[in-house]
Amino acid sequence: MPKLTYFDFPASRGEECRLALHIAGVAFEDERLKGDDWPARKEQTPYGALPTLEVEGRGVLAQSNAILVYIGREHGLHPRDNWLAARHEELMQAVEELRHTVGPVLRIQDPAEKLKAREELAGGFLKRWGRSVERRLQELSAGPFVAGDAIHVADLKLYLAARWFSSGVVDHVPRDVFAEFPRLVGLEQAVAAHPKVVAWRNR
Ligand SMILES: N[C@@H](CCC(=O)N[C@@H](CS)C(=O)NCC(=O)O)C(=O)O
Repeated sequence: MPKLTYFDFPASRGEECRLALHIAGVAFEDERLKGDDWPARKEQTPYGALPTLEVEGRGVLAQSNAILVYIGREHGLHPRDNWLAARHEELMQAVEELRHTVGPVLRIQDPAEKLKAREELAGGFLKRWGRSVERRLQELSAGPFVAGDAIHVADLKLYLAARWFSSGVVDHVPRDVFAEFPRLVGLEQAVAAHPKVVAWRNR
């Protein structure tokens, strides 16, 4: 049985991989590390970070996008056509850029600096990011998913990115920061309503 190792967060890079395995119908060991366990395990991972996916007889795979593409290719959740696959991977990489930009802003502690940085993030980077993703989604299909009617691993990554803000956990960034981007909003809603995603949430 494959083993997906991540922290016990209900979001982000590990959650999208767990969701992909669940949607694919793969029975997997869902290893969730506690903060205290991490320092000892960190050096054993390929890049000192999680998630990792251990596959019997193959080894350990790191990097969330590589894990998602592998699961997607194995289980029909990633396009077979090389061009379309690359277009999906482009969107997945855009989510990684978003995470790398937002992460440092969320770590700012000083209240005044934090407020300023988050307001700038909401009005600047996030609007540009949303506009770009919206345009690329419109080019690819009429929705609701990236590829139209069928869910793919890229959808899971975009869903968690949009949900990061719409869930309200990032204060000083409006929950509706992406409201002007109907394809992105529609994608988030469609993934949230997907029966297997609902089942995963309610498990
Ligand atoms: N590029 C990597 C980034 C992995 C990453 O930064 N993971 C974070 C959790 S989301 C982590 O392991 N943080 C703990 C640490 O760096 O010590 C990926 O996409 O998987």
